[in-house]
Amino acid sequence: MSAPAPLTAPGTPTGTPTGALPVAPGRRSAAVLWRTARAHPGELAAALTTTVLSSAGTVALPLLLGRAVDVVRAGDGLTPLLVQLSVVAVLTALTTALARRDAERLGASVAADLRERVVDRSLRMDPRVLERAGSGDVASRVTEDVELFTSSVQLAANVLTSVVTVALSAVGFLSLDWRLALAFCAVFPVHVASLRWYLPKAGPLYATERAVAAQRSQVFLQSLHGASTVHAYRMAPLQGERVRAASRRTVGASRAALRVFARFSMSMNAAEAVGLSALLATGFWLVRADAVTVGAVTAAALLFHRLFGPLGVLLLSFDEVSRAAAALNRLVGVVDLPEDPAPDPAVLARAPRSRVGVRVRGLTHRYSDDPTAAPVLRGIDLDVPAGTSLAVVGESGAGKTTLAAIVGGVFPPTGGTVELVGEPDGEPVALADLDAGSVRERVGVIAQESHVFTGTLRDDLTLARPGATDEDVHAALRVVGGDDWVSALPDGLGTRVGPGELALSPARAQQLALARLVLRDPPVVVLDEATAEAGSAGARDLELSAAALVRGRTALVVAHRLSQAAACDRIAVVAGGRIAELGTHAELLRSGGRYARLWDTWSRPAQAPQAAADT
Ligand SMILES: Nc1ncnc2c1ncn2[C@@H]1O[C@H](COP(=O)(O)OP(=O)(O)OP(=O)(O)O)[C@@H](O)[C@H]1O
Repeated sequence: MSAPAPLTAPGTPTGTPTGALPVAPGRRSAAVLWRTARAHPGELAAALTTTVLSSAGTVALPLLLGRAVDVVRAGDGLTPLLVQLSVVAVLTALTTALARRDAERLGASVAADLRERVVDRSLRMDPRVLERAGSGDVASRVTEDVELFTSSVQLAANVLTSVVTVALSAVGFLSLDWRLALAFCAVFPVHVASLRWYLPKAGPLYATERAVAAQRSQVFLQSLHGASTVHAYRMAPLQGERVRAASRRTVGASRAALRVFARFSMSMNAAEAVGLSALLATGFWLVRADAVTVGAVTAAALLFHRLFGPLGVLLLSFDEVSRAAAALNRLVGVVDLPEDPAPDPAVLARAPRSRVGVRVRGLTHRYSDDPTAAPVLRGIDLDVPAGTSLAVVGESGAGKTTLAAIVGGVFPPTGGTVELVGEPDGEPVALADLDAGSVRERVGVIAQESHVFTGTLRDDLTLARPGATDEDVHAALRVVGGDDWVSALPDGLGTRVGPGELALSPARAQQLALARLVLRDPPVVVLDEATAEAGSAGARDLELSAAALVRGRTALVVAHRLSQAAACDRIAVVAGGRIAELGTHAELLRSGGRYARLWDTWSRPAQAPQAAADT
């Protein structure tokens, strides 16, 4: 088998690909696990109590059997001992069943809590962190890692019982004879040696296994999302090879982990042979020296035998525990992502809610962390007074989408400020000083791709304003001209949409996005290419829908169709990351610059569609 390809750039920690989400250290994960368990005090107390009782029973039975041997050898009556044995056996069986149930119940609650926190934190993740990590990394944590951790609940129950049983067995050996206890301890050097060999290898191997699995998910997701591009450019063989290479790396990582585990399992048998031999030899010697009874040695041998199971569970489950720990570390890494600091209440109180203008000063942005890289935006200053609209036009790659995303508060710029200005005499408040929720209340954004969530049209639309009535929803749809086709559907707002349900054209999906913004009713809207997706027939309708949304609001509109730009109060032409021209449609035509040339090309009837695509 060929060695797995290296996963990381030189110098990056093992199993943490560059840009991947953080992985929490084991100690931090253990603390989070314990705190989560303590949040369920009733279940935690029940699991611990039944586990201790069942382990006590497991240890008591061999001790009673040993005593039975001595009673028989002495020729005394067995009846009281048999009664005791029966009672302990029944209670042990009962508490063992209860212990398993209680531990699983606690484990399920802990896993559910953790899953909710991971999903919640993932949904509130900074888009830049998500972009750097890749949606595959997030997806594999929220699905595979949560699954792996949840399926370890049964294992956790067994491990808990085994730990307590081993501890109580040590007490049992000591109650028989300290030398028998010492002989039993002969197993430990062998176990410790094999664990010291195994553990340092297992942790990184399983972390690597989880990380390559995440990379494989990433490649799969990219292939699925870009399926049409893959098809159009006949990239299927290349993409197929990428998927195969990712799968080969995953198989390689799993095999490496399995080989190490197989050698570790063999060492366990050796430890048991050593332990039992030491115990029996010591027992013979002690009986011959009249130091202990035959019954005591029998009890010790039975106790040791009963320990095979719990010790085996503990040692063999190091394998699964290592996997579950690797998954847990990745989950806690997501949970621990730093939260946005809460905004200053005084700033929040000042943030305007109506008649809001937008002021942009010295806006600079570069996508690369390298400060010497060329910026995409270079010192943009703009004012959009309350209730007016500004169209942004320019060639492809000029920086329009970047400007719109920053003004919409999707991500912060590397330099400069975007402020909301309450008119007529409110103080400006920077978007950077507000939390995401407060920004969204004031600034609504529509990006080029409008997502339709699985569910009914009603669910999809009321996401923007939970509690909105059907009448509110129909009214919002009427504003953007979408009520006719929705009302014509047999189930109206109850129609199910999304993958596998009623398929919506991109134009209709964008109309829904526009209606959602009408429902939310923010004073500022940023529309990035809201009409670009539709074909020329649908584009005109969407243009009208967008114009209806913009009316009365402060708007920044990235316009690919110049008719949409002409309908705005002012137009900014972006070129090379700067504002090249700014004015009304009439002013810019009169000045005969870039905009006038674009308009000239665009408005020639025969070339209109091509020109639209080129702006
Ligand atoms: N996430 C990103 N990471 C790195 N570079 C980016 C990213 N997004 C955009 N760019 C680059 O920034 C520049 C400006 O892109 P932007 O999308 O803002 O331009 P645009 O004017 O909206 O173009 P278009 O009309 O084609 O959408 C381009 O060179 C683009 O390649």
